[in-house]
Formats: sequence, C-alpha cells, structure tokens
Amino acid sequence: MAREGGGQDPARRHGTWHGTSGTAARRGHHAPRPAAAPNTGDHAPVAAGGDSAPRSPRATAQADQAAREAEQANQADPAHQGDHSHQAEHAHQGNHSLQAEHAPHTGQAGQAQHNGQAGQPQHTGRPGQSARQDGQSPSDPPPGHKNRQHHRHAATPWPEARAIAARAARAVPPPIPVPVPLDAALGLVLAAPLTALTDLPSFDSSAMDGWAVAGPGPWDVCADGILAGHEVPEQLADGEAIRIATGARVPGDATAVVRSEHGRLDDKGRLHAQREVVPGQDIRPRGQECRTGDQLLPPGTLVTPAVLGLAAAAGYDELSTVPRPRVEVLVLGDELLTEGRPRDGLIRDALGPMLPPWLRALGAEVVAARRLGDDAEALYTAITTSDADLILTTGGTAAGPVDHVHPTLSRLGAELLVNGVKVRPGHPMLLARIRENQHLVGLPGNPLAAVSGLLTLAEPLLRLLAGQGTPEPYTVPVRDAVHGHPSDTRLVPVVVRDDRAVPLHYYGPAMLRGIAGADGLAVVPPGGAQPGQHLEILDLPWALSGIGVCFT
Ligand SMILES: Nc1nc2c(c(=O)[nH]1)N[C@H]1C(S)=C(S)[C@@H](COP(=O)(O)OP(=O)(O)OC[C@H]3O[C@@H](n4cnc5c(N)ncnc54)[C@H](O)[C@@H]3O)O[C@H]1N2
Ligand code: MOO
Repeated sequence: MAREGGGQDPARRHGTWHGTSGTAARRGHHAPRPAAAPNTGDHAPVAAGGDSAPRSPRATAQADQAAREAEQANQADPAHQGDHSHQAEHAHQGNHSLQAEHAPHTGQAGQAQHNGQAGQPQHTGRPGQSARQDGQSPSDPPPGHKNRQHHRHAATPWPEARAIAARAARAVPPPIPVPVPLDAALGLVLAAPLTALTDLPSFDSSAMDGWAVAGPGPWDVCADGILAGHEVPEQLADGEAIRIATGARVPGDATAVVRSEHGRLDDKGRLHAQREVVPGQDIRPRGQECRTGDQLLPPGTLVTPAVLGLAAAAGYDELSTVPRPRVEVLVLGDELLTEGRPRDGLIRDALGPMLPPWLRALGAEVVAARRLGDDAEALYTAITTSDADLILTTGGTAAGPVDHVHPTLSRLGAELLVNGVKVRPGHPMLLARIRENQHLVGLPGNPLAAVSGLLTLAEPLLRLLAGQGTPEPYTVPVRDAVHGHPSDTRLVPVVVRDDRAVPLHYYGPAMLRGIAGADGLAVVPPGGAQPGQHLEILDLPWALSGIGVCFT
C-alpha cells in the first residue's frame, strides 16, 4: 500500500539509487485499509499437498522446501489465505486447498482492487465483472492505437500481448554486430554464422596412446616417440612403428594406430598386434569434423560454454555478437525503503534488487537502475533523457493520484501498443513505443504482478532484441486442479516434480513467496485447469541452469 503523505522521502534517505523525488504528492489510491490484519489475501487455488512425489531433476531443493513450507503454513494457518477484510464473505477461508468444484464466489472486485487483490480470480467468480476489473469500456480504441485517454482501455488477451511485444522488437532496426573476445561472449548471441577457420582436426592425429604403424606387422619400433604438439614426425616405412600419444600428429604413411593395451613387444623389441588391425583405425583424419569454411552454427545461436569451446577449437579469438539490449529500470514509489525492515507504512523495495539480475538473465545489459519516487517531472525527464532500448518502470501504472506512468506517456506522445493485459496478476501492465528504437514496459507495482509483466511483455521483447528468437513453448501436465479467472489468463508459480507441475501457494499479486521457490509459472487459461491438463510453463531463467551460468 502506498504511503499516503507526510514523512521524509525515502528516496532521499538512501543514497545508492538516484532518488529524484521531492514531491509532496503521495499515492493514495490504495487508501482503504484492510479491516483486520494487513493480510494480503491470497487464496490457494489448488490442492497442492503431498510432497512425497519423487523429485524431478528440475525441482531445486529450495523449491521443494518452499513448497513444503507453504503447504505446512497453509494447513497451520488458514487465515493467511485470505484478505481478512473479505473474511466474512468467504466461507472457504479455512480450506487451504480450494477444490475445482468450489462454486465461484461473488466478486469483491472493487474492494479487492483497493487492496491490490484484483488479480485474485477466486474472489471474482462472475464473468460479467471482469470488464469492470479491467477498466474496460466498449467504446475504447483497441490496443496499438495512439491513445491519449490512457486510463480507459481495452485489455489485450495474454497470448496476443506477448505476440505484440515480439512484433514490436522485430520492428526495431537491427543493431550493428559487436566483436567480443571469447571470454566476454558467454550469454550473447551470434550475429554471424560461426564458420570454421580451419579444418578440424587440422592434421591427421592419433585417437589413442599406442603405436603408429605402417603396413602389416610385426613392426620394428623406432627409438623416438611422438607427443601431442610435437614436430611433424618422419615418414614411416612399411614394417615400422613409432610410439605415439593421443592427439599427436600421425606420421605420413602410417596406416593405423595400435592401442598400447593391444600391442606386445617381443624380446627383440618388435611390436605384435594382439587384435586384428583395421587400416585407418584410431586415426582421426584431418577435416573429420569440418573443413575450412563450413558453417558450424547459424546466426542467432546463444553462446554457451560449449559454443565457446567450439569457437576456440575452430580458431576464433572473438565472436561477432548481437549487442545486449540496454535496459534502464525506473522504480517508482515514495513508499519504498532500500534497507532495513518495513516501518511506519513504508515497505522494502522488492523490485530494485530483483529486476536487474533477472533482466541480465534474459540477455539484457542494465545500464541504470534508479529510484524516482512518485514524481511526474522526474519520470518525464528520466524517459526523455534515456538512450536505453527498453525503459522498464515499476509501479504507477494504475489510475491513482500519483500513478504517473499513463499521464507521462500521454505527455510524451508515446504510442501505447499494449494497455492492460487480460492476465492475473499484472493486468495493468503496458507496453509503449517511445521512439522507433525505444520502448517502455510499465510493470505494475505489486511484485508478482511485476514478474507477470516482465515475463509477458519484457521477456519476448528482450529475447528478440537480443537476437535470441522465441523459445518453443512447452507444456507439462498439472498435478492439481487450478482455479481460473473467468475471462483472463492466470500465471501461477509451480515446481515441476516427476514431470508434473505442482502449483504453489502464496501466489497473490503482492507476494513473492511462491515464485521464489518456483521452477516456473504455469499459464492457466481462462476457466482454470483440471488435474492432468497440459499447461504451458514459462521458465524462470535460473531454474534449469543455475545461478552461476546465466547471470553473466
Ligand atoms: N482503482 C483501481 N485500483 C487498482 C487497480 C485497478 O484496476 N483499479 N489495479 C490494482 C492492481 S491489480 C495493481 S497490480 C496495482 C497496480 O498499481 P501500480 O502499478 O500503480 O502500482 P503502485 O500503486 O505503485 O503499487 C502497487 C502496490 O505495489 C507496491 N509496490 C510498488 N512498488 C514496489 C516495489 N518496488 N517493491 C515492493 N512493492 C512495491 C506498492 O506499495 C503497492 O502496495 O493497482 C491496483 N489498484
Ligand atoms: O493483480 Mo494486479 O493485476 O496485482 O497486477
């Protein structure tokens, strides 16, 4: 809940970010307080019990524990499931695992929205209410229209919103490729094909330790041996052998390599093969893997450790890469603290620490992360002076008195490509084109709603700007029934265990507890999902590869 006035501006109190806010205006649109405990009210939509299922390799120990603890907590404290201010209306509060067959509850949309709970479909069963929740009006222009009435709009369906974000990136003129040394190229994308600069192997080489032999045995063994990296050995005459190490150049006229364990020296020092010797055996011929000029990898390939290895083997010192899209993060809100415990109605900024590394994991370079408070002028100046490819704002997307994003976009004459999305949480998210090569994604302030906006709008845009293309969507059967919103998509944190998606609790728009232990977000279509139904999973960048690899 935003602070409602008074008090020192926290953006001024903490120096690491550039707080430019000095405004007396405070956000007041969340003014009504919950009647009882300030619980954020997040009903578990699923029966997420039973932690005994065998783990999928994808589920981290942390995720496992988070799921277990979430379930235990839910069982111990059913009250946490709901917004206390709604408790009287919600007879199912004590049921920690809402079943699919529960009748939808009558909507408390207005009240829920005041509490930042508009993304709780289980509070809002009536399809007829969704338009009101979305702030839709049938007379509004469609998304993509230049719209100076920024506060009234038609929300875009979730799949279409992602497609619009991808299209927006494709419309940006392609950036100039940048040559990058190998040791700085991890995580970038190849701007040009990786073409072999050499034959591989570049010489005939031994695949084994043993003897290079010429002609049929037994062989007289030369005094010297050949090690990897040594001079070109002399020619072997028929009936001769020479000791050779794996990777060493095979002498001209050698017909095979006899492995050390397959050869025996007699008392005259002659080599006898103990197995049949097939011509060419254990010799890696020059060019076996590639010839100079062969395309090894196409443009658009993500530079992984293996790609770095291949590029080095093929003779590269640097790679031509797509420059990382440059992102500037603007965190709005006077109520945010950067250290210590929440106090006096102020809360910790959860998005400042979360977004930059997440953006890097998506292939972006974070050029700045700034806290602006709730200052319309500071926001306007920050946007007009930014040269980032993508500006990411957090908070201020709704229609409260200090929600400055829409008015500022209007003032800038920005083109709204997406103005609200039919997704829970996160429906006030937006995408605007500021200039031909500059976009702005407005993430809602509620932290999980911000994650939803990040994955819905920023990720498709960034992946394409980074040259990565769009990953193939994949689905996993969901273990439990998941309640859906009547008309909107829902994104629900899940762990994947035993090849099934297990929905987690604590998925309310203001909560990060679920997502922090999750492997991904399940895409729940309007109307919900039945057990066993396949749901698309949006991966979290670290869930598969671990922290060390992807945050370059
Ligand atoms: N009248 C209406 N009010 C609201 C609606 C609505 O449809 N009609 N939608 C609600 C929904 S849903 C969301 S989500 C929020 C989006 O609001 P804003 O983008 O303007 O976000 P704020 O008001 O600035 O903040 C919302 C909430 O999140 C907290 N917050 C903000 N920034 C951070 C941060 N960096 N770290 C942690 N928490 C943050 C903020 O204190 C508020 O509690 O609007 C609803 N209202
Ligand atoms: O539910 Mo709001 O949609 O929290 O983003």
